[in-house]
Amino acid sequence: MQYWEERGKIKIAAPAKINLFLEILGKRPDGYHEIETVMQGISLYDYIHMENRGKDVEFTCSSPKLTAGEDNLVVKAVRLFQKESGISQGVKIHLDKRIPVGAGLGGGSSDAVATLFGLNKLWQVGYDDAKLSSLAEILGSDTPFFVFGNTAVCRGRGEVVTPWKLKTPYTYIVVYPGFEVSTATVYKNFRIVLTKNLKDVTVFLQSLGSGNPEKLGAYLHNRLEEVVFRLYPELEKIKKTLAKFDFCGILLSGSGSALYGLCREERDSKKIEQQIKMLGIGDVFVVTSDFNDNAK
Ligand SMILES: C[C@](O)(CO)[C@H](O)COP(=O)(O)OP(=O)(O)OC[C@H]1O[C@@H](n2ccc(N)nc2=O)[C@H](O)[C@@H]1O
Ligand SMILES: Nc1ncnc2c1ncn2[C@@H]1O[C@H](COP(=O)(O)OP(=O)(O)OP(=O)(O)O)[C@@H](O)[C@H]1O
Repeated sequence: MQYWEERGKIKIAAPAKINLFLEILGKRPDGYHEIETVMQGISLYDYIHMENRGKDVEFTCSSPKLTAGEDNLVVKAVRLFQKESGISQGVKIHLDKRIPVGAGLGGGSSDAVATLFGLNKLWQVGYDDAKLSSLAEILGSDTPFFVFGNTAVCRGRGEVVTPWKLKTPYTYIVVYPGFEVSTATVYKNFRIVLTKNLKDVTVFLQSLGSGNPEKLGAYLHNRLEEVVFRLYPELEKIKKTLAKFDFCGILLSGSGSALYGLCREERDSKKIEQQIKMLGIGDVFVVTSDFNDNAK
């Protein structure tokens, strides 16, 4: 994760993710679904500001959609880190929320990991990535991905992360339709019988590695799309609207509600962004998978 340290204060950029590929292999006895997914970190960030402060946890959040209480994933991460490290010191944290909530963009998970990461620096604990990942998975299924970021194949319930080297960056346009979708509801409504003709992640990775948006577009896949479109037909309508633009592929991210289009050319993205904005179908973000982009 990118971070900046100045006079005892730390600022961390917590990136969003999109799912480029998501297959469901089965339902497990513990109620979770066994998945195989390729997650891509993107250049859309929440910002977490933290500094040492007294004995209490002081937390504020810019978004009126979220509470700043114990149920916020940032506070949950602080409590977990305090318990594990045995450090009961206080901290002041502000979350500058930019990633849409309940959008399948992993914002809450990323905030949780950014908090673990920041406390590790602030309190000079020295946990390595493996340790941070083992803490992260207590807070969610998508969370360990954000310890490694960039591009990764994630298996199990999502917590078994294999980083993957992406050589050529792609540009995407993310559309948030203005309402949340609950991940739990989507998985609950997913019928395992729908899982036939399982897609092969190795074939997908070849298309991702080609550096050719045309090829990648043909292999984008999200097994949850069908059930989400059944529950929210308006999202399928938005996908059809987006199909009128010059994208190489369009897909729902995770359990939704956000959709993204894969751009053919980076240079056309701003023009398409403006055209989509004019339709008033939601918030629109041009993002890239290039992590050399400075998030500051
Ligand atoms: C849809 C994805 O975003 C794709 O990356 C993830 O699979 C969701 O991961 P997440 O948000 O971290 O999920 P969690 O917060 O752990 O779980 C939310 C809810 O989704 C269900 N869930 C989650 C992950 C999974 N592999 N199978 C599930 O059935 C859980 O039963 C839980 O009720
Ligand atoms: N810091 C946070 N940012 C976003 N959501 C949070 C946060 N803390 C708690 N939450 C709760 O987590 C839920 C999921 O939020 P998030 O934006 O992570 O959605 P998502 O990307 O669809 O992830 P998930 O797949 O985990 O549901 C929200 O409805 C919210 O109530």
